[in-house]
Amino acid sequence: MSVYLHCLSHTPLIGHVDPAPAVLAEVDASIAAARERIARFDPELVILFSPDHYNGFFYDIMPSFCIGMAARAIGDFGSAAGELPVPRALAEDCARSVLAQGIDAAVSYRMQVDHGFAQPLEFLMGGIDRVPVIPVFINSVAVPLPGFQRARLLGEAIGRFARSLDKRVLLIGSGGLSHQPPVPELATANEHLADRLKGSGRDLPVEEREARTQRVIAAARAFVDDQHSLYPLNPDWDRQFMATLAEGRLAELDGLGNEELSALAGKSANEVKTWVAAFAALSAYGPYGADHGYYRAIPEWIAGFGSISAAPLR
Ligand SMILES: O=C(O)CCC(=O)/C=C/C=C(\O)C(=O)O
Ligand SMILES: [Fe+2]
Repeated sequence: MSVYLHCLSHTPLIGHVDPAPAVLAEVDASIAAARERIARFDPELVILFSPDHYNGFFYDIMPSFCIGMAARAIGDFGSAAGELPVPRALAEDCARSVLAQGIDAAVSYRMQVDHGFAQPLEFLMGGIDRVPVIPVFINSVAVPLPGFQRARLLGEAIGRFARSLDKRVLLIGSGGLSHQPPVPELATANEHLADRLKGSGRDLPVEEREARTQRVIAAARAFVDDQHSLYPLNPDWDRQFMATLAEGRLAELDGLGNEELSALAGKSANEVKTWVAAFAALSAYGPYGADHGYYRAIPEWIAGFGSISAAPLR
């Protein structure tokens, strides 16, 4: 039984709108070092917490949490496409265990996932198909959202399940930190978009997919020129949040409401629930120490971009 954790921001803009070469080199070095540490750990199972951005989960039925029994990545923004190697029997055991522990996660036998799931697998593992992975969706975009406390309890339940396995488990949290890219919202959507958000967006026509991609790229370019064109990044909050997790003070976030978080750090900062769930899962193994923290605000990616590893204290 052993466990390792890595949490990493994601961005669909990598390769589309990039920061200066020196910044890119810094991020690349941090990710390469994390990949090496993970390779040394040699995980037998990945449990990956990620949000979705109206590519696999829609308002026809929007769960707060969903555990995948099988999953396929769509390859948006040039991210990897294809089946994820989900170990079905183990994923079923995980879902049974989580429900028995009082957390009502949904299950999907045909989960569709986007760059939120694919990117960390590509960056940290070298591909989406390298190691068996149980994908765990946390709704971080489509209001109403689950809060910090529920994300923590979900993570703890999954951690207790993981600890019961005789396996080297890698926990990954994908997303965050402060940011608010132009993700559509039902409250302000016109009829066509509302229909997409309610489920017809599951298989977008190619030209609509391309228009969506270009809209995000244009927003990033505008944000580089004028950092008030979108909700501002909040490096102070991001650093404070990373310290809270690193110091094992997860429950302190329970009292932070979703709208309060959005006001502090932008609506998509709610993606940090994936980090909380991953750290909570790690905490089920006992006290931990965090290391190799990296942070930089990167307007080109509309992201407070962070990366951190953690492992149990010996
Ligand atoms: O419908 C759209 O245009 C969705 C845009 C989108 O997918 C943006 C995603 C951004 C992130 O994943 C992020 O910055 O975390
Ligand atoms: Fe995201």
